[in-house]
Formats: sequence, C-alpha cells, structure tokens
Amino acid sequence: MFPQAQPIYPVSGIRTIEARVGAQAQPTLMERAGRASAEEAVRLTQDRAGQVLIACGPGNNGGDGFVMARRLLQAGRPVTVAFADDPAKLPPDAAAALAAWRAAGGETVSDFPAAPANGWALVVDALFGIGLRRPVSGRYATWIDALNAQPAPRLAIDIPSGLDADTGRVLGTVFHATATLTFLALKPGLLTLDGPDIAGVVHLHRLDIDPAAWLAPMGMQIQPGLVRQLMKSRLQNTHKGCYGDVGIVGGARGMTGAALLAGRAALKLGTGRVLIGLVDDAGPAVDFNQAELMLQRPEDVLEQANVLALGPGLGRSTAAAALVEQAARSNKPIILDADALNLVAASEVLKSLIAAREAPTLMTPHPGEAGRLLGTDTANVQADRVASTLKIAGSYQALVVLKGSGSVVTYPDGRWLINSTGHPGMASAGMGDVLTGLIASLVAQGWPAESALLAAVHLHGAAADRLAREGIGPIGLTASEVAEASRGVFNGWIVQAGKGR
Ligand SMILES: NC(=O)C1=CN([C@@H]2O[C@H](COP(=O)(O)OP(=O)(O)OC[C@H]3O[C@@H](n4cnc5c(N)ncnc54)[C@H](OP(=O)(O)O)[C@@H]3O)[C@@H](O)[C@H]2O)[C@@H](O)CC1
Ligand SMILES: Nc1ncnc2c1ncn2[C@@H]1O[C@H](COP(=O)(O)OP(=O)(O)O)[C@@H](O)[C@H]1O
Ligand SMILES: [K+]
Repeated sequence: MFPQAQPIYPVSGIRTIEARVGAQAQPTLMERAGRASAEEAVRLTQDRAGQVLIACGPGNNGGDGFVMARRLLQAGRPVTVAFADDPAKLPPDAAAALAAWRAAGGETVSDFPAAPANGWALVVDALFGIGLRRPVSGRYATWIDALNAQPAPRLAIDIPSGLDADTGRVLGTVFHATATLTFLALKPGLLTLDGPDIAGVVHLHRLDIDPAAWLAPMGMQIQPGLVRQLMKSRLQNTHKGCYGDVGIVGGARGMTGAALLAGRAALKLGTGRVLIGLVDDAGPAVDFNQAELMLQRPEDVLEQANVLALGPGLGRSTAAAALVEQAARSNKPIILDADALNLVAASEVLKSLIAAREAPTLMTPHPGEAGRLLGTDTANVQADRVASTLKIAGSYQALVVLKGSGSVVTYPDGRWLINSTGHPGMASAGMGDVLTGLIASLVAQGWPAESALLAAVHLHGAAADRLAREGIGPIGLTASEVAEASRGVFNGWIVQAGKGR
C-alpha cells in the first residue's frame, strides 16, 4: 500500500506465507532460520568467549534452536542445548533438526543447566515462537526466569517466549531479550504495547523470501524511508495563503496552554496562519510568547479556518459540545483530540454526524479515550491495539491514531500502520496537543489526510528521539521542546528527500 515501507503480518499472515512458500523451499525455512540465528549468535558473541546456551521448546521454534546449535557447533562454538520435551511429539521439521543435531555429535540436557564458571557467552530462547497459545507457566516459566537471570546477552528466536506476536501482550512469564531475530516479516507484537520493552533490538531476517510477493502486506511500519518519500518542495512563487489556515479550538479555563501548544506546533511546521479559539472567555487575547498566533472567538475560528482541530484543553461543557457539533457539520477536515473525543463518545448525535461526514475526520485518542469511543475500557483497547484502532476507524469512518508505545495508525478502508519513533519521555502533559497541531498543519498545507497523519505521528516521535539523543530527555522532555524540534527534523527530511530550496 505504501512502497518502501516494511510489511507487518500477524500470525495468520505469517502462516499463510509459510503455507504458500511450502515444503518446496530448499533449504527449508527452518534450516534458513537456524542458520541466520547462528550467524546472529556469532555476531553477538564476537567479544565473548564461552558456551552458548540454547533452550528449545516443543514446536518449530525449538527446531530453529536445534539447527542453530548444529551450525554453531560446526563453526567450532561450544553449545549446550536444553530440551525437556518428548522428541516423538516434535513436528516433523523440528524432529529432523533434532536428529541432525544428534548426528552432528550434539547432546541435549533435560534439566536447566548450571552456568559454566565463566558464565554463558549468550543465552538463546527457542522455546516458543508464533505458536504460543496460552500463558506460559510451569517448567517453561521456570526456565524463562532462569534464562532472564543469566548475566549474558539474551537472544530471542523469532519472538520472545511469552510475548503475544499479534498484540504485544505478555502471556504469563516472558523472556526479556536484549535482541530478537525475527523471521520473514515483522509482527505487530514486536512493535507495540509491551513488545518494544521485551524484544530488545529487533533484527529481521527474511529467509530470502519476499513476503509481499506471497501475500499482500497486512500492515506497514512507519519508517523514515516511507515518510521521506512524502516530502514536498515549496515553490518560490507562493504566499501564506498557500499553506492553509489552521483553527485550534480548546483551552477552557485552566487548560489554555493545551490550545496554545497545539497552535505553536502548527505554526512551527509551516502553517500559513494559525487561529486559536479559546473556550475560556477570560483567557488571554494574545500569546506573548508566540505573537503570530491569532486569538479569536471559537465560533469565528471555526468559520474562518480551513482545517479545524478541536480538543486540546476543550473541556466537556455544553458550549464545547456545541463547537464540536458546528465543526462536525462543516465540510472541512477536522482533527478531534482529547475532550472533543470524549464529547463524541458521549453523544449519539455527534457519533452519527461524524460517521456521515464527507470531509476527512482524523481522531487522535490515547487508550483511555479510545475505550470511551468504543464503549469499553482501556484494558480492552490495549489487549489488541491494532484491532481496537481498526474498530474506531470503521465505526466513525475516520483516520485514527491510537497513541502510546507503538502508535497505531488506521484508515477506514482497513489499512493499518505501526509507528517506530518515540519514547517514554513523551509521557508528559501537552505532548498530545503538539501532535494535534502537527497533523492539522500538514492537512492545512494540502497533504492528503492519510499521509498527513502518518507523517505527523512519525515526526512527533522522531523529534523527541532526536532531543533524547542530545540529552534533552528522555526524562524531563517538554512538549514545547518537541514542537520546536519537529521543525528542525522536518526541514532535515525535506533536504534529505532532495526537496529543499
Ligand atoms: N512461520 C515460518 O515460516 C517459519 C517458522 N519457523 C519457526 O517456527 C515457529 C512456529 O512454530 P510452531 O508453529 O511449531 O509454534 P511454536 O512457537 O514452536 O510453539 C508451538 C508449540 O508450543 C506449544 N505451546 C504453545 N503455547 C504453550 C504454552 N504456553 N505452554 C506450553 N506449550 C505451549 C504448542 O503446544 P499445543 O498448544 O499444540 O499443545 C506447540 O507444541 C516460528 O515462531 C519460527 O520460530 C521457522 O522455522 C521457519 C519459518
Ligand atoms: N512510551 C511512549 N512511547 C512512545 N510514544 C509515547 C509514549 N508515551 C507517550 N507517547 C506519545 O506522547 C503523546 C501523548 O499524548 P496524550 O496521551 O494525548 O497526552 P496529552 O494530551 O496529555 O499531552 C502521544 O503522541 C503518545 O504516542
Ligand atoms: K522464542
């Protein structure tokens, strides 16, 4: 759907590809996976002598481990393989891999082995991959705890055992990887919710297969390459009328800053004019720190601006609900955030107005707001972030970003993407307001809504990532700094894309 983006497949997709590539693949996919794993182990242990411990499970993930062990042994690396299941119950490829390991002179131990005197050079989790079906408990949980306790790098094969490949949820006990080598394609669970904390550095090995040639990508990762190809240059002969009028409506008493932050972010990303309608009529008449912003009555902002963003600091008053209704009835693109989403969730009238709109509606819920939009709770939303976001996009006919670790972007036609930028230093008030301003700015500058949403989400995180690299964060990062840094990152992308002036 977007060329140059990295495809993501849930388990059902990986299984389909596996079935289509089929048994005719030579060498077998397991042989390729095991070989790639051995190569990764060699890289990870370049400066660490000693034994590699591989814990193998009862399925094909364990089979990858046996192939890996054989390859390492053949390369002269000492390996200990722990395997406690019944070999007769292994699936055929894994059974063949175990037999080949034994034929090469390898052995298995069925109790978790004591570490050598100088410790393991590397511990490898080949217990469960995408076939994990229930929470890990019993012996496997004990083994995973023991693997996690080793003072050595920890490599997960395909996906850390105990991590749900589709959702990023932890099922029981989980292997905490320092690196994960995943096969064929990325899986959503590595990229969202707990996945990024659990999987460590994720490397993809495609096993010499182009997954998209076998099955159309089911999701995509938002990466720099994808965003760079969306960059546009500006013509010399243009003026501020060419770059849109963003209208931000929000800022009830005590929350004026939220609307101002969104406005500043929109301004710094290149919007022609930014209008702000503060709901608090005792609010300031000018932003002395950003005098370019035009503070006007909210009703007038809704009339004059051509892209409307409602929500930052909006509150849930009757007046606020009337403003959301006015915006929903307009034929302008609207971005709904924060309390604008809560007001929509609480009103059947607003819900049907939104779903029937012809101009684009973009929604930026965090998991709590998403829960309200779906009539459920936060935990239910987080249990499957991709599915929840798709549900909102479908019911509201909106473009949606579900924010948080691994933000999920979806469109009403069922396409979805997972963002790869951002960090927990962004968990601070005002960050969402800045994102709203960035999205509104790109839409106002004429970007198609779907590109504007994914680019703004990526930019927001990339700006925060750059600041963290410079020591401004992760801890203590402020939303104002992210707005400021977004400008620099965006201009850099334009230059990198060869679209600078
Ligand atoms: N796809 C590909 O193209 C390629 C796939 N490859 C590799 O295959 C992996 C998938 O293999 P897989 O399907 O055999 O599943 P896997 O993850 O080994 O686990 C299944 C076993 O675990 C068991 N089990 C499950 N949950 C459990 C629990 N909580 N506690 C205890 N047991 C539990 C389950 O038992 P059951 O539920 O059937 O009772 C079954 O025995 C994949 O991740 C990759 O590494 C590569 O070789 C090459 C290319
Ligand atoms: N752990 C994290 N990893 C990546 N991004 C994060 C993380 N925590 C927060 N963010 C980002 O910061 C922003 C916070 O938005 P939101 O929760 O609406 O806060 P607020 O509106 O109070 O500023 C979102 O874009 C979210 O994706
Ligand atoms: K694993």
